[in-house]
Amino acid sequence: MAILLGGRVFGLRPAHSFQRYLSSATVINIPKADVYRFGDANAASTPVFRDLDWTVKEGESWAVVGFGSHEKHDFFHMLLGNLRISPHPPSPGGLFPFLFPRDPHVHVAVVSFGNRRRSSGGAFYDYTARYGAVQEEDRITLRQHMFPETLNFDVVPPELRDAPRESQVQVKLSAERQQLFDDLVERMGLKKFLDLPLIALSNGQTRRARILKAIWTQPELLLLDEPLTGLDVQNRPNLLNLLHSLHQSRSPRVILGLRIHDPVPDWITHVALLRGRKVVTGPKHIILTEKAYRSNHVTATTATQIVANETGAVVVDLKNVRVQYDHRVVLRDINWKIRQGERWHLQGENGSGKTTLLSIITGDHPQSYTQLASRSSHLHLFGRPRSRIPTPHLQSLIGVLSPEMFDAFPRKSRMSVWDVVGTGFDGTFVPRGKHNVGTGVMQELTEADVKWRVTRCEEVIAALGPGAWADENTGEDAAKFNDRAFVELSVGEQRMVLLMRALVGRPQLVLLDEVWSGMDEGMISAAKKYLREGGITKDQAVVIITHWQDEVPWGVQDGVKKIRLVKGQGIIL
Ligand SMILES: Nc1ncnc2c1ncn2[C@@H]1O[C@H](COP(=O)(O)OP(=O)(O)OP(=O)(O)O)[C@@H](O)[C@H]1O
Repeated sequence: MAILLGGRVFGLRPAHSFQRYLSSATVINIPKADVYRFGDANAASTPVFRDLDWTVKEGESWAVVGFGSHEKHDFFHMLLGNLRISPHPPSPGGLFPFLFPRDPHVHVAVVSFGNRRRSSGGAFYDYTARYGAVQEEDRITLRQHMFPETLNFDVVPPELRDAPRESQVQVKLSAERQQLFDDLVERMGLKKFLDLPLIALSNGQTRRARILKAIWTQPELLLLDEPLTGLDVQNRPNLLNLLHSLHQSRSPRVILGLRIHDPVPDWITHVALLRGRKVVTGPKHIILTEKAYRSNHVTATTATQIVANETGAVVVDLKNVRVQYDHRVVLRDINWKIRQGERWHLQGENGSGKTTLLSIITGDHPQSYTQLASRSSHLHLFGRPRSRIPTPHLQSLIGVLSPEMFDAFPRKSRMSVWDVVGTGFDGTFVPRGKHNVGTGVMQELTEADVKWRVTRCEEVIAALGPGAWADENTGEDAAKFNDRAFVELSVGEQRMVLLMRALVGRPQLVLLDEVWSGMDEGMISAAKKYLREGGITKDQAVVIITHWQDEVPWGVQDGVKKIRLVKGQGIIL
């Protein structure tokens, strides 16, 4: 079927005589095989996937649904040729018969959001840079960075004109490619961000841009792992519709990676369900009735704690808070009080200003410091004007886990899990003090303080460590986990450790932004349980940022409050 995208026929339309061949053609072919990591001897080692038997026919629409992100990650890496399939799918054609004799390395692309391992190396990098005035070196725009070929040579900006000739973009796009680009940009809702500095883009905007980039390179097969992660409710159907139409026109074919609790789009016809080493494949209506799927798809919402507390002390008090960059107003007149014991769900479309608002509260945003204290507006944190609280003190009062924090946290080779968790007491990024549990920010620690901190570290690691989520075979005790090198953990494990870091000091305020992405189902349910059952006390306040209602550990019955950012304003729901 041909799909009209922005008035143009998009994709290949097989000729009638060719149709029957294509409809029976095979996209992926793995007849009964075990999958190993390279270097592992077949007989002696445990396979990553056992007895995998999977065929994808042209015209079918597949989702790969994983209980854990690492299984999906391995599965997609197997398709990229990074794991050994034994026996290897038969020649000619091999793993991707439809591509034969073309090179899969050129024609199969993957974009993964569930498992991004963006290591920042040993040093901490300043993720707050984007909140300030954009520096000269950060001025590079989304278009210049990702789509330089769409810069018409006649209008190359002055700063690029002095670049060496060979690095200048001289190719003029064909009218057809230009039209395709414009259509895709429009449908991905990225038009107004193309010429903004890359650094100014929100998480959701950047993720959409990465998907656009992958489609734009015109692979034959696109593996998209967790494309809905971090996307707001409005953008999800748009993206899914676009992917559906691209898939139908085979430009490119799309295989979606989903988490177990993600809704499976209507147009998906087949599912590969990954659980540990086992992969069950088949038509959606059969696989989704599998007991293993059903039992994990339902999330428990029984009330465990009444948290509404109208009389608690006010921890955060924003009155007519405003943030703008030149003429671009991101937040206007935000009025929001957060009290002790409250649980808030902060919502808003991609780019509505949620991360910006949090950075005002954490003091990372320079405009946090300059909010005027007047009768009509102020920013009070923990009962004092923000400008009167030294930033290091503020950071010790707030526990934070966010995508920015995850990306920026230093991956020093010698930092153990214990060291990372211990930095949470003082809100620092390097281990300090006796037993690596910090030195205290405003006053020196007593022996009793140090003892409490050591006990808290042990408690949190025991409650949120592998004993709580790993299966019996791979689980390890807390003592061993303490000593593991942070940098060598999986993405999900690193996130779990950074969650421990955010909670360890029992800070008065906990800010959790997209905390579950990259975590396995077991980790998510262990962490939610811990948060609901004592991990957070009545004296602490929590703000959760997520686009998914079921990612909030507390329900309405627990007294969760909601605030939504719309057009720069905070609407309390
Ligand atoms: N330095 C800057 N200059 C101009 N605009 C900026 C700058 N930094 C951020 N913005 C804009 O501020 C808006 C809010 O960004 P923010 O990251 O707070 O959104 P968000 O609600 O957290 O989005 P998401 O759900 O995608 O994470 C975005 O539209 C972004 O383009």
